[in-house]
Amino acid sequence: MSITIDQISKNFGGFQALNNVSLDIPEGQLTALLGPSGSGKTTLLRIIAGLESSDSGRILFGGDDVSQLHVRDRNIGFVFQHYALFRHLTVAENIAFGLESLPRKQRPSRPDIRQRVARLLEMIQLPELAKRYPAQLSGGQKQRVALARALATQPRILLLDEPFGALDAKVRKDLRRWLRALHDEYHFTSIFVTHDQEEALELSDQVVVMSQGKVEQVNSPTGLYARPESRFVFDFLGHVNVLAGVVKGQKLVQGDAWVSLPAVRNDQEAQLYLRPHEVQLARTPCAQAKLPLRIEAISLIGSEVRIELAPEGWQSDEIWEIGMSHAEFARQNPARGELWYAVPGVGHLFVADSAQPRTIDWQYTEAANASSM
Ligand SMILES: Nc1ncnc2c1ncn2[C@@H]1O[C@H](COP(=O)(O)OP(=O)(O)OP(=O)(O)O)[C@@H](O)[C@H]1O
Repeated sequence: MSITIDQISKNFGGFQALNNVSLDIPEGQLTALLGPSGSGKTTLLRIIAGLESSDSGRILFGGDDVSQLHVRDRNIGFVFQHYALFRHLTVAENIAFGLESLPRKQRPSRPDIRQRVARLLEMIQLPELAKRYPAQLSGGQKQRVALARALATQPRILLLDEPFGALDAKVRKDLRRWLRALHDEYHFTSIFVTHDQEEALELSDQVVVMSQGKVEQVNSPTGLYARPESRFVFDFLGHVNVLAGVVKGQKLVQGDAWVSLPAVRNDQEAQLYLRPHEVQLARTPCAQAKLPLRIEAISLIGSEVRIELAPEGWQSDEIWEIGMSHAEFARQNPARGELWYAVPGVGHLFVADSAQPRTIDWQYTEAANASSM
C-alpha cells in the first residue's frame, strides 16, 4: 500500500512543526525519516497514523484519502521506542492482544489466533519464549515481540518510531539486519523514524531527510550520500572535509592551500566539500591541489583505517578525515605527526550563497586536460 503525503502543515501554538510537507512513500519499501531532534519526524509519523490531526493537507493510502479516518480504521501497525508490552500478559498473549480485541465479526476463531501467534513467534525467532512475561526478556527480545504484536492484525502499513533507540549498539545492529530480512520477505510498506544516519542508510530503501519541519531531500541511501543537494544534508550525513576560501585565477585559495577549479567566476567566496573516501593522501602536492595537512591520529576501524588531519598553513572549522584500506595504509605507511597532502578525487563546490553544490571530478578533468595537450 503506497502512502501519499500531500501538503501537510502542522502548528503547535505559534510553532510550525511541519511546513507544507509533500512526499510519496512507495509500496513495499522501507522508508526512513531522518533528521535532527525537533525536525518534525514523529509529528509526521503520528499524522500518517491518525494519532494527530494536521492543520492542512491530506494523507492518502493507495490513492484513497484517509485524512478523516480514525486511527483504528487505518489498519496500521506501530512499534515505538519504548516497548509498550503489557506486563501482566505473556509473550504469546501480548502478540494475540490485537486479534483478541477485534470486533467479534472480524475476530478470527481461537484456533486461528493460536496458529497466527505461533507463526509470528516463528517469524521473530522466539517460539521458545511464548510463555515468558516481558520482565523476563532482553530489550532486543521485547522489541521483536512488539513488532510481532504490531504485525498480528496484518496491517497494510508498519510505522516504527525509533524502534531500536533504547538498545545498545550491538543489539541495534542485529535487529536492523533482522528487520531488513523480515521486510524483504514480507514486503509491508514501512516508515521508520530515526536520527541515526547509519541506521537510516543501512536499513532503508529510501531516506527522507528532514530539517525544521521541511523535507530537505529524498533519495536512496547511496544516492543521498553521493549527491547531497544542500549544505544541511552534507553536514548531517557523515563526516565532510571543508576548504572555505576565495576563488582566484581558476583556484579556490585559503592561506597556503588551494584547489584548482573549472570555470568559476573570480573573487567569490566558496566552500569545497569532500567526503573522506573522495580524498587520498600523497607525500607531495598534486597537479590539482595543494592541501597540506598534519596527521593527528590514526585509528583502525573495522575494514578501514581512518586518518585525522589538521590543516597546516590554512584553517578549517573541523578536523579533516580520510579513510583508506588496510592495503593502502600498509603501502603508504603514514605516521602521526607527519606532513601529507590531500589529493581530491571528487568534490562538491558551494559558491557564494548557492543552496545546491556543483560536483567536480578532478580525475575526469585531469584526464581531459592531459588528452587535450
Ligand atoms: N504536542 C505538542 N505540543 C507542542 N509542541 C510539540 C508537540 N509535539 C511536538 N512539538 C514540537 O514540534 C517539533 C517537532 O517535534 P517532533 O517530535 O515531531 O520532532 P522529531 O523530529 O521527532 O524529534 P525527536 O528526534 O527529538 O523525537 C518540536 O519542536 C516539538 O517540541
